[in-house]
Amino acid sequence: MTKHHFPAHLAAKALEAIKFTCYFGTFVHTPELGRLEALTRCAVGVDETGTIAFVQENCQDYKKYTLDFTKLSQEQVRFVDVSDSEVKFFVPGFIDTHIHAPQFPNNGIFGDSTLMDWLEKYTFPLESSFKDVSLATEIYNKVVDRTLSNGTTAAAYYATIHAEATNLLADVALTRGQRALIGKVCMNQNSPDHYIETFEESKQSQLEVIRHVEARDPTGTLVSPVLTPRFAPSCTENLMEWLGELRKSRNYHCQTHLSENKREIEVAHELFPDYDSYTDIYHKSGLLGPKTILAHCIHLSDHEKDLLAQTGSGVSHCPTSNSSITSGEARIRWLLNSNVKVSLGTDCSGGFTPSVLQVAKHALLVSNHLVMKSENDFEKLSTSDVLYLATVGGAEVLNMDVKLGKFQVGYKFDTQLIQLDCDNSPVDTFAFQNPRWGQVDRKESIDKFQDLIDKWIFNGDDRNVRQVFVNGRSVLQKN
Ligand SMILES: Nc1nc2[nH]cnc2c(=O)[nH]1
Ligand SMILES: [Zn+2]
Repeated sequence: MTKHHFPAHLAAKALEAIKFTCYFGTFVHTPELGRLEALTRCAVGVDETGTIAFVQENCQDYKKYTLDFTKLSQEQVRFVDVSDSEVKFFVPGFIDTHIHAPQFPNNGIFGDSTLMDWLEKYTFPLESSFKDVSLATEIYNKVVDRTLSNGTTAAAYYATIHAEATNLLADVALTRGQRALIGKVCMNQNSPDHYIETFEESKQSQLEVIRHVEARDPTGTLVSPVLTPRFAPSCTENLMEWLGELRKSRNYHCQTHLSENKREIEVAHELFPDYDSYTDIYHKSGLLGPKTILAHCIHLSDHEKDLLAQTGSGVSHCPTSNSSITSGEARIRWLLNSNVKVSLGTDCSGGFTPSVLQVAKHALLVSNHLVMKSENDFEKLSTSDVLYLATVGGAEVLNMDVKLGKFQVGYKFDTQLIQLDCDNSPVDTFAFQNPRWGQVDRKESIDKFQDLIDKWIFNGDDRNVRQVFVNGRSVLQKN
């Protein structure tokens, strides 16, 4: 039988026989804050569960190494060699810890508004339209498409108050193979008549979404629910306390907004005068913990920052959004220095881009603005710092840092393959800038490679993302 007459059912059988994949090439990650590591001529073995079984740097014969390691036959192993180019490398998938899926059509539309009027004018009317499930189907498919295409392998999504559309977002993420936290927004006060729920409705739809998501993915391999009180101004005390109890009862993830805008903070104080601070409202309601994600955290006091560290709560830094709707500059180094976990969020559509790479660049630039204002350069973030926030930081904030964010044995293969010289690349590469691994002094190669990574962070975009893997599975490939 000639090769191209190989029947489809036999081809499928051959694929079924694959039990292990070995990727060979350059792998780049940030095992610690500020430290970029390039693993070259590296073989990374991935088993059937999508877990990394070995990371072998400077591997002379990756095929032999894999076969010896696995004791499998040639037919049971797939080999993927990307070592043909010096400007092609694997990076851990990006983790977007704050994105509003229904707001996607409004990316770039915010006029001169700031948070509170932006919510009323642009956001609530759009979110309210998600009672229409066909609209939700169109937009949620687009969101998952776009985020995957930008290398986002895991996202903490806000949906809307509607259970049916929220369930659909879980289905779309699962079908497309993206790792996702799915948040039904809970809001029962200070919201427009067309977009509000009662305490009872909020509870019922929250429980319905949990049932749906857990039935679809009982082991929580890819999707799981995240409790999502929108923010204190739009939730009553009893709703937040009920969510707090629910969170503790099953150790659920939780997400909300905190200290984004000065007027928002005043409103929170006016509505909840008996609490010590905005952060204290969430703390006393039982919403803080190691699986809680707090977006923004710009105007915190020292005491509030310490409360985040003590409870193990994580921050989603959203510099694109904070610059767009004029919220302020979060002091990231100040948070990190107090052992608060920090990650990055696109916050579409407060932010205008679904690309975590763009947000990483904005995080760096905003940190430079803090330096210019304070004449104190400790706030400055490097490219390695922001790459850490986009990967390992995200894993920490999702409380998944024992399985996501790095190339390490026991970690999940959630990865993007980056190519700087692909067709139509926004990054111009020049041979003289290539690292020339093995041909020149290693220190010189590493310095040149760091420069390439910097070029990628500042000039790259989704065109450079050639393939995306989640849990070891290829979920997107561009030709
Ligand atoms: N950026 C942002 N902040 C909020 N605070 C309450 N709701 C929102 C929202 O949708 N986006
Ligand atoms: Zn937000």
